[in-house]
Amino acid sequence: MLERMRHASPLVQCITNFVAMNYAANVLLAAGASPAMVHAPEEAGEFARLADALTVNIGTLSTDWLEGMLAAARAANEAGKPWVLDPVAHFATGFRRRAVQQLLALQPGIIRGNASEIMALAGVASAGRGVDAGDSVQQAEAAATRLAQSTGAVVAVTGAVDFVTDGSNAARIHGGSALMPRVTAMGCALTCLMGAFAAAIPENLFLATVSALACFGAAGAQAEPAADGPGSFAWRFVDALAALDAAALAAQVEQISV
Ligand SMILES: Nc1ncnc2c1ncn2[C@@H]1O[C@H](COP(=O)(O)OP(=O)(O)O)[C@@H](O)[C@H]1O
Ligand SMILES: Cc1ncsc1CCOP(=O)(O)O
Ligand SMILES: [Mg+2]
Repeated sequence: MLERMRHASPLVQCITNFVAMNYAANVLLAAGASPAMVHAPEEAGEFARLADALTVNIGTLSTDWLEGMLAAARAANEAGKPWVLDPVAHFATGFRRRAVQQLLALQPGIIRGNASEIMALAGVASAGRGVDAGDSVQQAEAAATRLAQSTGAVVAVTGAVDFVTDGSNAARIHGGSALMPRVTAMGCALTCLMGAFAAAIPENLFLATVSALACFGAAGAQAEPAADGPGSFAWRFVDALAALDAAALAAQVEQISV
């Protein structure tokens, strides 16, 4: 799947936050995709028609940006392009809660969040307060399965061991590094990479999601040993993604039953 994605070099429209824009674009370029950070309401819908996939992340939301997100998601649906939702800290304020409901109504193909975000989206009490998780992936697995069944989306919960399900298939993805949650925008960049795989494998969004998670698991594990801390890990991770050997990825994935 990695080779297929690299060969396709998909154009991915990433509506992500101010914090993540630069790092996420570098992650996509390193992995072999072509990112474009296009969010203005005047053009987001038009661009979504020509891009191969769309990712929407509400990390630094404003009224203008939300308008662009909704226009892009509608256009992606009309054009038959897959889109991915990253509901960053959606539980924190009324503005975010309303925004995420509007976006969910447009039926994203993939939803990716940390454990607290996914639990809250499924209506379960969570310990999340801001953008970082306060719950473990294990605590979120049942909520993720229910969310996948009620929305029809593939749902990915990230953390020490990731969990992904489409409601009937499920997998856990191992690897990564404890330094990853200490680098901002890692999760946001991963969401953008899911868009690249969704563009390359639109007929199987579960496999696309697993592939993106496996890339992060493998690259994280490879980047960690030589890193002096979160700073050097961040750039070593980008190098590891660029050097990733597709043959190494399957070892990260454990197929499980739901
Ligand atoms: N403790 C950990 N050990 C290994 N990998 C981790 C750990 N925490 C997060 N990751 C990895 O970091 C990436 C981002 O996940 P996460 O930190 O949950 O997202 P977010 O930034 O949205 O909170 C994922 O690839 C995940 O597997
Ligand atoms: C710090 C911060 N504040 C608003 S969005 C954002 C980035 C969050 O990135 P991630 O969820 O990938 O850690
Ligand atoms: Mg994070």
